[in-house]
Amino acid sequence: MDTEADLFYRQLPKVELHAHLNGSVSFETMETLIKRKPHLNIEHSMTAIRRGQRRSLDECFQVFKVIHQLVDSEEDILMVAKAVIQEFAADGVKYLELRTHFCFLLTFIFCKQEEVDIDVRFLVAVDRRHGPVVAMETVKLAEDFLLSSDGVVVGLDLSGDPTVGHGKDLLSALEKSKNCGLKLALHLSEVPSRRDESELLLNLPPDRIGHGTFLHPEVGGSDSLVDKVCKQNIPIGKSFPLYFQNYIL
Ligand SMILES: CC(C)=CCNc1ncnc2c1ncn2[C@@H]1O[C@H](COP(=O)(O)O)[C@@H](O)[C@H]1O
Repeated sequence: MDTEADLFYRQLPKVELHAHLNGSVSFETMETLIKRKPHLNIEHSMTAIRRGQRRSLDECFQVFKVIHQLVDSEEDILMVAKAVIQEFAADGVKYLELRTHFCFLLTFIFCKQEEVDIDVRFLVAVDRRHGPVVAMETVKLAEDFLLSSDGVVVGLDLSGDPTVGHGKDLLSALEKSKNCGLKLALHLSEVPSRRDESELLLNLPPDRIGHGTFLHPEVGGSDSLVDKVCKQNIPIGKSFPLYFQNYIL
């Protein structure tokens, strides 16, 4: 049963600036997807991290792999996109930025949500695991979308397993993206061993940081990283509240 506080917070108009499409699939939508593909033998527990449950980073990315198996056709993608948008709208979100990998995106641009009261924009996601060539191709496509989507595509997201590859190999793609006017939202410092990579990425600089969990020297980052974030006033999405109180989105 919803409490009065639940209702109040639901009705409060909100903006959501850090949602990955396939990271926002609800239990109900997942159930439909699982039923559609019984041959995959996927159970709910393989597609979600319950509140309070602890999982390693690796296990989290395994979950995304399972979700990608369930969402692999145009029909699935459309169904998921519509459901996610409607659920955010029902939760009182008035402005939503959804990130997703390029192959998923084409369809969305044409699926305007006329019946719901929400303004939806997209960030085209570069998955680190696919390397520099795919990153550059993705940026070129994102640039086309930026020019042709009438403001629906607003930026580029760098995400994926933070232990895979090195940001230095993606720098030219990210620089190109910035130069053509796409806003840059970069996942960085999600693991402690990425100090030099974070230095490079912060020099771009990004318009937003995803997580930035290990930027601070107390958790393996450095003063120089913290300085770069603060001096360049870069907002951080879902980070360590203790260190970056004024920068969290
Ligand atoms: C739970 C967890 C480890 C959290 C957050 N940190 C993340 N860091 C980097 N990439 C991410 C994160 N969460 C989601 N993603 C990316 O978003 C994708 C899912 O959305 P989509 O398939 O692009 O539509 C995942 O495959 C992954 O590449």
